[in-house]
Amino acid sequence: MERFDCVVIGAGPGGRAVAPVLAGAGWRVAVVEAELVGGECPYWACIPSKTLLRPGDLRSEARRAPGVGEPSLDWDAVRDYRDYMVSGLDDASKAQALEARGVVLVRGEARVAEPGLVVVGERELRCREIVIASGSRAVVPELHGLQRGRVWTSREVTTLREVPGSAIVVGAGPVGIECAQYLAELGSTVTLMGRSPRLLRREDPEVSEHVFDLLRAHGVEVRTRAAVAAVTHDDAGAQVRTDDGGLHHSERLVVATGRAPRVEGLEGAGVTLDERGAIAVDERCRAAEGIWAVGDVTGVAPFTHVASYQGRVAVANLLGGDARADYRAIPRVVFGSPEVAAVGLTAARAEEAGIATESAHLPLRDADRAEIYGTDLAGGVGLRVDRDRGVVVGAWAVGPHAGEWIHTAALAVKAELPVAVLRDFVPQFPTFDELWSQAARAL
Ligand SMILES: Cc1cc2nc3c(=O)[nH]c(=O)nc-3n(C[C@H](O)[C@H](O)[C@H](O)COP(=O)(O)OP(=O)(O)OC[C@H]3O[C@@H](n4cnc5c(N)ncnc54)[C@H](O)[C@@H]3O)c2cc1C
Ligand SMILES: NC(=O)c1ccc[n+]([C@@H]2O[C@H](COP(=O)([O-])OP(=O)(O)OC[C@H]3O[C@@H](n4cnc5c(N)ncnc54)[C@H](O)[C@@H]3O)[C@@H](O)[C@H]2O)c1
Repeated sequence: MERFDCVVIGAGPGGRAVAPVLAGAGWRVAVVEAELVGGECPYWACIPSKTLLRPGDLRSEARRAPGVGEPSLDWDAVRDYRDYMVSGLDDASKAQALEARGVVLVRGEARVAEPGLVVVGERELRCREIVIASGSRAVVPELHGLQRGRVWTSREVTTLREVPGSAIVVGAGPVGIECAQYLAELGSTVTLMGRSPRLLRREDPEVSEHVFDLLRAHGVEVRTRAAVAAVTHDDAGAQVRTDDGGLHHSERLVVATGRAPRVEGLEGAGVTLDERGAIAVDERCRAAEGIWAVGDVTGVAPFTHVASYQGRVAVANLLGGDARADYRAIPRVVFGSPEVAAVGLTAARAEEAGIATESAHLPLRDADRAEIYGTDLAGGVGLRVDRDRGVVVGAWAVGPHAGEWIHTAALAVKAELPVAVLRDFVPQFPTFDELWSQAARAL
């Protein structure tokens, strides 16, 4: 029996935001990791996908810039750089960094036997507090004929060794959209299928339209309202039948139909699971007496920045503070080319919450910066204001580096900035950020 003040389950972005800080505060801390220290993000998610998107992004910018032309693309070099960025799927340096900060790393699958007791193989770890940061995994739908081993999920499509000649991507969320774009830019013939009437269905409809256009501009064939009914595998690839009777064939089938929290073996913690199987937490990230949960496993918002934030909130509370998570201004970026970013309330969310809002929408070309990038730059912004309080409550932006300049709007949402302040704000000319004050004036 080994004794700790805290055992953290999972060494992804959530667990890594907790364990070293508690150890630094003098706690005896263990982290249990079943796979790689670092979790999903550095090896099979954020980092490889953004690295694989970068060449296509550059190429489309170059194509548009007058006088520049089409750069070549060398897949072997792109792949080598991706391999470098994912550290060759080797977690030695991240493991060392954890241990150097005083954390005991336990390799293996953790099981919570009861609150205060975590079991890993033969080892029993007794502790006062448990932090569950076990993340999520890709969901593969049970479709007639679909064989799990023969389809790609986000793990295979981010670690691909060769670019398939053709690919069908099922699922029109962030994972499907990002990989459809980079596969197409790397030379694959790509069809993206989503069962909803629009792409990125949780965002405002204007955002979905921009995403549709951007994917088409990258040569992706987009099919909405296309629910996959059955799949057949053969030597040449996969044949997909949609419920409208359509038949589609491709060398690779990529499944990007969402993620499920990883909660197997954690039943002994006595936590409550919500309707999606995620661990229910309060605003302090507490799940039950002596049990905390952070990151994707909470189902709040599956992003690395949210996992780290919840980790910081949990740590502050574990160390005797009273921190409460505020999710109103979490940026949501899809790293297409151009980038698609949003924050705060959409029209639908505002209506659900009973908040009367009004919004202004501007095309990107209203910023002089846009024309410098080329005459046909697609994109735009939307700014949403609470009509009664006159403060900014939501925004979206589609354009080059929108994932950077969305933060102006995100800060406005976080600070409940009066729209009058944004109207009077003077941004640098010529920048995309000018669009926010223009939108405020349009309101
Ligand atoms: C393709 C893709 C691209 C993405 N891109 C972005 C992006 O650009 N930006 C962004 O913010 N987010 C992105 N995300 C989401 C991001 O990867 C996750 O939100 C983030 O990794 C969640 O961190 P986490 O610590 O909660 O979980 P994870 O990263 O999943 O880590 C959990 C860890 O816990 C371990 N574990 C689970 N169960 C046990 C157990 N019983 N015992 C021991 N160990 C266990 C796992 O092995 C894993 O290492 C992307 C996701 C995908 C799939
Ligand atoms: N840039 C980023 O920050 C980034 C990138 C990738 C992923 N992520 C995170 O990971 C999470 C998961 O992303 P995701 O794209 O896997 O999931 P998602 O839940 O966002 O989207 C899945 C899509 O698949 C569709 N779908 C589900 N079952 C289907 C079926 N049988 N046939 C056809 N379509 C089907 C859904 O309607 C939905 O549109 C995201 O919510 C996001 O927070 C973030």
